[in-house]
Amino acid sequence: MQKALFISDITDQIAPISPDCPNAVIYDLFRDTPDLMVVAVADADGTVLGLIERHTFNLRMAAEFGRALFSRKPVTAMMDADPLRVDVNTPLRDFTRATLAERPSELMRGFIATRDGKYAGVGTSLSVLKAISADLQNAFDLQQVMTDDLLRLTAEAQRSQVFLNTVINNIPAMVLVKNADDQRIRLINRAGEKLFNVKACDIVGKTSQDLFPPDVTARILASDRKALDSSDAVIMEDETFTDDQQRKRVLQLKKTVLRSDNGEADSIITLGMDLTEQKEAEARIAQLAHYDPLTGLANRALFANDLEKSLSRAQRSGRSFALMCLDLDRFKAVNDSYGHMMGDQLLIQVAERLRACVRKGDLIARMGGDEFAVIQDITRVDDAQHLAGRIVEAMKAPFKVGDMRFQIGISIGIVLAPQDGLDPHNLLSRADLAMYRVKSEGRNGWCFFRPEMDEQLQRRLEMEQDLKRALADNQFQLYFQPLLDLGSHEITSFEALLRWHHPVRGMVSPAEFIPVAEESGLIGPLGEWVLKTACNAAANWPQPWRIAVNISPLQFRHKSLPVLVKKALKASGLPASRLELEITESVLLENEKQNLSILTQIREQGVRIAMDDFGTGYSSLSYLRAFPFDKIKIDQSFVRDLPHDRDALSIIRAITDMAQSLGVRITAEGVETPAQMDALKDLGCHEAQGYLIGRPAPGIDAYCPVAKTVAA
Ligand SMILES: Nc1nc2c(ncn2[C@@H]2O[C@@H]3COP(=O)(O)O[C@H]4[C@@H](O)[C@H](n5cnc6c(=O)[nH]c(N)nc65)O[C@@H]4COP(=O)(O)O[C@H]3[C@H]2O)c(=O)[nH]1
Repeated sequence: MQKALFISDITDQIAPISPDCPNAVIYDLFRDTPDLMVVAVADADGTVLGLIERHTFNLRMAAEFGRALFSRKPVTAMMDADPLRVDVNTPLRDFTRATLAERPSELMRGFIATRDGKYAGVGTSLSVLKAISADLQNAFDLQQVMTDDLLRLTAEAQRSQVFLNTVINNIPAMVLVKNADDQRIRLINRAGEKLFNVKACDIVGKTSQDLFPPDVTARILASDRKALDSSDAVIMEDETFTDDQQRKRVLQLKKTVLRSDNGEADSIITLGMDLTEQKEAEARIAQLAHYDPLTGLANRALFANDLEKSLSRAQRSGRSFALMCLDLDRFKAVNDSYGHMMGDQLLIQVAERLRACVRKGDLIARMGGDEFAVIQDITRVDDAQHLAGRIVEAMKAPFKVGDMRFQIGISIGIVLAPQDGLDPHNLLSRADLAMYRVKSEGRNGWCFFRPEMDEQLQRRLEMEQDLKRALADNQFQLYFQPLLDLGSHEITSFEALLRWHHPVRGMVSPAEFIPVAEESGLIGPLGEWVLKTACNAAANWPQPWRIAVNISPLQFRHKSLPVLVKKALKASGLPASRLELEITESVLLENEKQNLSILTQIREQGVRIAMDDFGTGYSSLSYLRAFPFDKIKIDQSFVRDLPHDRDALSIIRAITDMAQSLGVRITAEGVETPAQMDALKDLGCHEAQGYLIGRPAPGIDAYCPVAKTVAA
């Protein structure tokens, strides 16, 4: 700002001269001080008496006789006794204005400045003009500076505005500003335009009522009100807006009110983040965390969670629920033989059928592989029974995957809570126990958990421990059972049957301990021991009888079986042609390709391969075409009903007819009576094995006479 000028700013502080000072002195003073224009005359106390102006003084002194007349006279004779007086504190503007109005002629002359009526300096019109002109120049300069500043600030403001607009428009969130009073939209950025599929120019100046339906408007206004009533930002989620493709968007809105200094609301800024993709990703993560991606069923984690909830509900309300463990039968065979893609398709279809069986509110989970579980709310035990029955029934129809059709089954173990327990882990293992019971009893069915199953499990665990010691402690022994040729009535071979002399329990049946050995992995070393011992025994027999050794499907898991066979033959010196391996069809059910290759390698050594328990499986006949078996052993369950049962007769006849056409020898197991033996002979069986011919015994010597007797 320009500073205002006062008289004090333009006066010269020249000392006044006294009234009795002669004019000659003044003359000399003016001569020696060319810039001195005026000089005041004042008393010693500062009382102003008059003013001497250079111009007038010099004119008078220069006049004819002027110097002679005035030189010696005191200055009072030459002075202007009524000079213009002005207080030093008078603003210059007022002085000039007043002087111009009242005594314009004085302006061109000198004047005396006073302070409290006493002398304070002298001034001239020139000094006034100088000051005014300097003042004008200053004002002009100031105006120029201000104009420049203004231009600079305007440019800066414009740059800031452009920058701010760029920032606002590039914020990846919606920014919408509206007036606090009339709610009209003042600004919307590009993200907002995109979100609402509008153009800023079309909505600026409008209100929510102009743009949205009444229900949406009501919600917007309510949230605005909430923001206006709050001193903080208000955050909310909104799911009512849809984008240009009518897809629902989930928005997070943050409303902040801008207020003036006096606290009055000026505008409402709404910041909107589109959380749709984030929410979808969260939902996908939750889906992955809780659902099996292949079948869409609940996964193990969600199942565990649900089980906990069902248990606490059962505890609170006493309402029962059923927990079922489901395991597919023969799924592994499909997976191994036809690949995982086929297996996956099959699992998807199984899941669909399961879904169709349960009621709303029941939970089906895929626990992994081909294992599933169900949690079912029940009012009666029958409910669980019915559901299990429905599921078993639903799995019966063949599954069609591509051009293939698969027949599989399902085994279901059921526990009831809270009756069977309240510990989730315990309940699951009990349902598993019941499920294994179904498996062991021929699969494809359901079974409720019974407390004795726990005891059986306990016994099984104990047996596993005992088995581990048994091999090292030489508790195993091989028994041999003879096989008779029905044509020649000669003993042809012996089957090696494993016996376990348990130190406490006595003789334990292989039917009891072989499954335990299989489950615990002990079947590997045990089977190897059987193979070696059987070969060693047969190598020492007085006659070239063959020895038949049972091989568990589990022994096929290791590709080394052909090597073990070779080693056993080599170590014992038994010719390969005298060794026969008995396998069951489950060997070909699991990992068919690999197992067929193992069988082929063994057969190529000259070892004979027999299919045991023929007829008990599901697809025995098809396996006869898959591998050139040397022998088929008809399961004793068919022999038992001979000679009178028509079904047994026709089954055995069908087997022998087919075997004949394939050139395979047929052995019948479990022959106990002469009538059975005769019937088998008539049906075309080549060989017989059973108590009638000889019971399994620790050595062969004892059986030779028996065999001869029968033969005779
Ligand atoms: N009721 C009746 N039964 C008869 C008759 N003749 C023979 N048996 C019994 O029938 C079973 C025949 O053996 P398997 O079917 O291979 O069935 C065998 C076989 O699957 C398995 N096993 C036995 N030893 C071994 C072995 O060393 N390794 C493997 N992996 N399994 C074995 O244990 C099963 C049972 O063996 P065992 O208890 O010795 O039972 C033997 C035998 O004692 C008869 O006339 N009437």
